[in-house]
Amino acid sequence: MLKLCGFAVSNYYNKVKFALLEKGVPFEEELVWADRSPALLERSVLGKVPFIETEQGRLIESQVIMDYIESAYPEKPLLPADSFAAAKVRELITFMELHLELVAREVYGEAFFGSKASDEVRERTRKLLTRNIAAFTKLAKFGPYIAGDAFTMADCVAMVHLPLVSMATKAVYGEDMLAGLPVREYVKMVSERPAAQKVNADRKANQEMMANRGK
Ligand SMILES: N[C@@H](CCC(=O)N[C@@H](CS)C(=O)NCC(=O)O)C(=O)O
Repeated sequence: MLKLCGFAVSNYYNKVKFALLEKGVPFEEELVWADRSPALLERSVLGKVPFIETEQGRLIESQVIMDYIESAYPEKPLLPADSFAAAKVRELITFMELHLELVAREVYGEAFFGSKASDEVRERTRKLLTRNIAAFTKLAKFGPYIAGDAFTMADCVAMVHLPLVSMATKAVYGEDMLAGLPVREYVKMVSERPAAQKVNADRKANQEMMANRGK
């Protein structure tokens, strides 16, 4: 059986878990902290999570894993059958990851882990996010799903990344930089799905476990 490895506070882990649950793919989970230990580096070359273990071997990089799952388990597709429509969904995913999540990640240390970003990093991140969020506003549909009227793989991604961008910018800049978009309503709607409820419940439990680690 496919094994998903990582920890449930990770947004990248949760995006894959959300897709597996939505598709009804049987899987097991192994709790692996991203500790860069030699044991982890043996399984995930950069010491990052998630990674999956299949009968054919391991895979790293959440979007590669998503694509593998989609092609290995075509039932309950999370991408439209039409090639162009599927590419538009992937376009949104790439945009959210490269131009929103990865940019905002620069200030996660300050937002969530008590460290301090330099003025330079804060300013550069703010500038980039301002530009990128304006562009995202033109791409995202919220109709009601992020890519249009159907739930897709892009919702598995938006659901885990957008709240973090909101929370991080609120914490660091005193304003939720996504506030001009209907992110709250959207997240509330998607959170009602049983798969999302499981992802969120497990995330909360893992958050507590993380807080108690090393105590
Ligand atoms: N591009 C990677 C990003 C994964 C990632 O950054 N995971 C974080 C947890 S959310 C991690 O493992 N961080 C530990 C580290 O970077 O050392 C993917 O899509 O899988």
